[in-house]
Amino acid sequence: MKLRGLYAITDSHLLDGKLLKYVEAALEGGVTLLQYRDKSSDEARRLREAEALRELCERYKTQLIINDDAELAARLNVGVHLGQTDGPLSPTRALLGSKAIIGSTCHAQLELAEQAAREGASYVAFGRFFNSNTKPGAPTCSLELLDQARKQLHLPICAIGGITLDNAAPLVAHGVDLLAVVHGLFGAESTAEVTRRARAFNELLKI
Ligand SMILES: Cc1ncc(COP(=O)(O)OP(=O)(O)O)c(N)n1
Ligand SMILES: Cc1nc(C(=O)O)sc1CCOP(=O)(O)O
Ligand SMILES: [Mg+2]
Repeated sequence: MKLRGLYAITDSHLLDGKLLKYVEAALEGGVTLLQYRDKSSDEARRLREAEALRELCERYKTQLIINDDAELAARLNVGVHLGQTDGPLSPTRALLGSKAIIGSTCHAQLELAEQAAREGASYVAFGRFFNSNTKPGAPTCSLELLDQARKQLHLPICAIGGITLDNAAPLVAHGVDLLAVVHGLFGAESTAEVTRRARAFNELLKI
């Protein structure tokens, strides 16, 4: 499967009380990957919400990715996204199997991306590119790094951090395959606006 398009990421605060409604609106507009990102330790809620999202994703033929939690991903038979402190990649690949989508945070470091590729990552994520409401303290990354990454890597490249419809085009021009977005997608006043934004992101990637 070609990993290219909008990568929608949920946020438990931003989507409080409207998670499924807003996610479905995004799916209507087209989402290649949907990441369930809930940094709380409420395991019961995480399981309940992840199961509901898996059902929605199945209906829209979208791949669900769980942030941080390989055990939950294994339980639901979906993909996982791992940061540099979220556990090693190779055992996670062994746990989830060869077909699972596994993403790796590489910040602005090509060496991390090359290591992730060797250890079986399905895509590598670089960021943050812009000011982020969701994660203001994340380390920054430049467009030049993307040029180097495009030359050296043979994996889909994901960009994250403060991406909006107004600033995403240069990322695509510098070789990004996946635009990972929280606020620039879900920080909308209505479900109709979420769907419109999702369509417009896909238009930028011309899928
Ligand atoms: C697609 C994507 N890229 C990067 C991240 C960040 O992962 P991480 O560094 O582990 O930080 P948290 O999201 O866990 O706070 C991501 N989640 N998704
Ligand atoms: C979860 C996350 N990781 C980042 C990184 O750079 O690794 S930036 C980020 C937040 C993305 O949300 P928004 O689209 O609202 O900025
Ligand atoms: Mg993480």
